[in-house]
Amino acid sequence: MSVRRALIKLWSTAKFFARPRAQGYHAGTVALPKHQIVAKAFGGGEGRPGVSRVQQGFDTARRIFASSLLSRVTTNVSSELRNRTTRQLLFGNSTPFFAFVGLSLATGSIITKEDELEGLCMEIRSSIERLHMATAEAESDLFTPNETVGIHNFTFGPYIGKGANAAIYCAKKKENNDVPGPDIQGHMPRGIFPFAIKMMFNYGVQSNAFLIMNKMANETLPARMICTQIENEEEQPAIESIINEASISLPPHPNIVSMHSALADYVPEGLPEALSEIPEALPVRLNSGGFGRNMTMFLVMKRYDTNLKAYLTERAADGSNNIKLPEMRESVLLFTQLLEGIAHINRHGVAHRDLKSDNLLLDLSMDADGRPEVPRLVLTDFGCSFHDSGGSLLLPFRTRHTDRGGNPALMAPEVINATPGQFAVIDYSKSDAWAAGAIAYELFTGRNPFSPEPGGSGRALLNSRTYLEKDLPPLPSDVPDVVTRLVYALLARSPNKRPSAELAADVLQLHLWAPSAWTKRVDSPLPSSSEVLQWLLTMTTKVLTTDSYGGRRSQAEYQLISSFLRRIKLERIRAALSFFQK
Ligand SMILES: Nc1ncnc2c1ncn2[C@@H]1O[C@H](COP(=O)(O)OP(=O)(O)OP(=O)(O)O)[C@@H](O)[C@H]1O
Repeated sequence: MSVRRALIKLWSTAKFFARPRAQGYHAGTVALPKHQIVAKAFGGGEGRPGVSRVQQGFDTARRIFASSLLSRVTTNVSSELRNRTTRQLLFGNSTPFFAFVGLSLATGSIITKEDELEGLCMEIRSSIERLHMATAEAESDLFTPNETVGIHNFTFGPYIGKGANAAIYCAKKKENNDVPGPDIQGHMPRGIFPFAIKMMFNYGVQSNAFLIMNKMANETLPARMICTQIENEEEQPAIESIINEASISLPPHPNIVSMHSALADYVPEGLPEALSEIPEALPVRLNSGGFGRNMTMFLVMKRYDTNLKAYLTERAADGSNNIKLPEMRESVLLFTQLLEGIAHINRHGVAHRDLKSDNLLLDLSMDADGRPEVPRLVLTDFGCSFHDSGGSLLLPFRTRHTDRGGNPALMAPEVINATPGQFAVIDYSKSDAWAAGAIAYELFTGRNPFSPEPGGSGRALLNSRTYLEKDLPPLPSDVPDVVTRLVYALLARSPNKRPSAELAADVLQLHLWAPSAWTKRVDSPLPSSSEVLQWLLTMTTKVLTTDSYGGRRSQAEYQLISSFLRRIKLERIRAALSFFQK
């Protein structure tokens, strides 16, 4: 039997399982706990025939939100209006609901006690959470039941690019009538190749699926499903428990790369442009001069249109690269999405540690009139990330061999200046927030002051190890005052003086959507809790009653609002409001 046939045999008899996010997974049975929650909300996972699962998620979220809200409103709102409101929340047009919210608030009938206000915030959070889960559920149906999962399920399309650790290809799920072999070249629209597959370069880890998974576990953090191969059944419980320990759950989020699955498999033959672009990463079987191992990890992601670095760059006729800045509002929206993504990962005990504009992918889309909408921004490339099950994001730093993360030029001062010692730790709790402050410069001026100048002297304007806050370059005068102050605050040298990503995201969300009277920098009194709640209710209603976010704003804007509502807390909103008063 040839080696290749032997490998194929081994593969076809192999079993697969996924880590806890897809517990008990056997070839093709997608069963994620977080999706089971959604299934419950749909009524036992059966769903209603003819109604999409996302739509059902919307309906459920609306119904729950409506009933919890209505149960809290005193009876001085007519029952007829109440019934109409419930109908509208469930079936569409939200105008009567606004009338209802307005009327009930005007008559002071909405609860005002502090604990009940927090309770209502909790209900808003859980309604929006259901909505997110419904969307994530719809995105995850990649494999059909009883399908044997492997890289053979995909057709590779054009080569997208490479970094230091991986090559990225367009890809699509193989259809039964597809011609076998990755032989398609040229630039293909996303409709044909909706996925991007990241093939990691594996030079050092032997061709064993479990060892590869273990070594490259960080890359898989956002994956909704992890598939690995085991060769005999007795090994399964041990392997599962090791993967369970090593893995943490990073739930899907609109500002985190959508990663369908991660799988270890053999490097396939005939990858487009492999011999010219990544010859050294290929195994000897495919290139006699290659250094790669036969097997590696593949990450199956949604395919995005570009990254932020490329988006901010325009190719001039003479071949040079010019800076192309977006409109101010778009830059603020991109900055807010970046902070929402960071807030999400930090809240789940993950520090990215390698945030830079080429690790931020963008989804570009057009509105109904063919005008470009605000792009959706996602964080990607978790290869350098650090995750801490305790959630404190403190890394013991006993020796200088401890890996500090990504590019030293872009490390926060507390990371680059940390010194090892018996009880020393590196504090990553706000290092991604610092990186967001540096990236904000790129959004508003086209240049990150801590990045080495491209093509020029190779030196950066500022050194994160030694800079002084007063040396931070001024931002253009048209950047809103609160955004300028926030960028400076994020770049404070001391993490104790720096806002968390969550607080910074709250400040920007208030700047974008709150009544302007609250966010003027004057000594006016802060809004009362019930005023804040009135506003939150209106926003929640708008998100829940705007089917599939198809309203006046772009999808990215609705997603931003719902990310905010998904994690709101009254006390944090008060803290964010006080930032405007400083
Ligand atoms: N899902 C995707 N859709 C479209 N393009 C992508 C996708 N993922 C990555 N890319 C492109 O490929 C490039 C390299 O990807 P990535 O940064 O993940 O590789 P890497 O080898 O880990 O990079 P680094 O050198 O920063 O470690 C990205 O900058 C991006 O432009």
